[in-house]
Amino acid sequence: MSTLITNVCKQYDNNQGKTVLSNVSAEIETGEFFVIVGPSGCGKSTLLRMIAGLTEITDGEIAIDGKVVNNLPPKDRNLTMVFQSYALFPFLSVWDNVAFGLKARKHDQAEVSERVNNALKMVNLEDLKDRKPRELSGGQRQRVALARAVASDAKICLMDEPLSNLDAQLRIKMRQEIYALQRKLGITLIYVTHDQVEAMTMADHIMVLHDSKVQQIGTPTEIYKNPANEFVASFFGVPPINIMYASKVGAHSIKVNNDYQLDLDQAVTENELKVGIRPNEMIVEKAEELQSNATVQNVEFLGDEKIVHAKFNNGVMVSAIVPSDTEFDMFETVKITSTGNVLLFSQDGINITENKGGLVNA
Ligand SMILES: Nc1ncnc2c1ncn2[C@@H]1O[C@H](COP(=O)(O)OP(=O)(O)OP(=O)(O)O)[C@@H](O)[C@H]1O
Repeated sequence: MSTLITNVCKQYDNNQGKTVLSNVSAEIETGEFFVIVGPSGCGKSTLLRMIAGLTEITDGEIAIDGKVVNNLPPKDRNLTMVFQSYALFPFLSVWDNVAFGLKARKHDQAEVSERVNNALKMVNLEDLKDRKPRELSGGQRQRVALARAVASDAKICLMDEPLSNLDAQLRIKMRQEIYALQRKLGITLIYVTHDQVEAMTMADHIMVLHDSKVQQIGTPTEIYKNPANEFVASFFGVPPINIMYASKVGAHSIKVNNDYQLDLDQAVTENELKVGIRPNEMIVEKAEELQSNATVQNVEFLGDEKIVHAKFNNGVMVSAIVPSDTEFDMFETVKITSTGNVLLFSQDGINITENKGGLVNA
């Protein structure tokens, strides 16, 4: 059941002709965990709803298992959907909520019972099968929604921000459960989120959407180590990558932020460029005022490490991850440089790093 999306475009009639999605293409393999990620309003839900058949496609084609489904009603697409709001019936018990779709599709009674009981077992809800949704916690409600997807026996499951109503700890737990369930059932899971951590931790492949376009499709490692552009580089990673202006000062050397020189193992082709440096590649050293190039603004203690937020003398802010046993005070003067592990971007943000497998090494 591979899902092929080819040059799909979307404009809503009531939206002043604004293009929500422009020439979106992707191939989603059978049995993979495919995550669509991007900032609010970039069209993630729209794309998911078009795959489901709940929103009309303006242009382009969606094919499931070789069959174009553009005009096929949702019920004929052999897929199931889990919404952010869980979409449970408040007046039905857990068991009946899970059974609802199966009964509607006129499966026989014995089969419905078997499937519902199996699904409830799989999500650990057997003991709560007689409760109403209002008598459940958020996580348990989410499990009912998952059980419904499991029971349906559909080969493709679509999920739209299914964890966004849960608190941080439960989100981590449910993330692991959904991942395990997807692996166990072998279903194709297409999952929408704006949370880069969810995308990174669960996906086989990630599609990054922004500005109505696909910015990149790749494995989590590819997306992190070799982002297509500045947007993708900045979207993944906490704290975010530091992006600074740089200028060429030699065939293989740049001056970062008009401040310190960095020698690279690739030729520098542009006179003016941008450099992206992950916080763990920044180097912060104590320095007397005269040797310093920055001032510490804030230090966050995270247990094993600290995040130092510092301001270069020319006003540019950077974040650096340092070991937690290093002490820095507010407003302390420091010398900031970086390792040679950097990404290079053209002025308009395209990744021009030569070593596409990873990062540049000095
Ligand atoms: N039914 C609709 N009619 C008109 N415009 C719509 C409709 N649904 C969505 N839009 C617009 O399309 C754009 C994309 O919306 P969509 O919900 O797909 O984004 P999203 O990435 O899922 O956002 P979020 O993360 O905030 O849910 C937004 O500008 C939104 O206002």
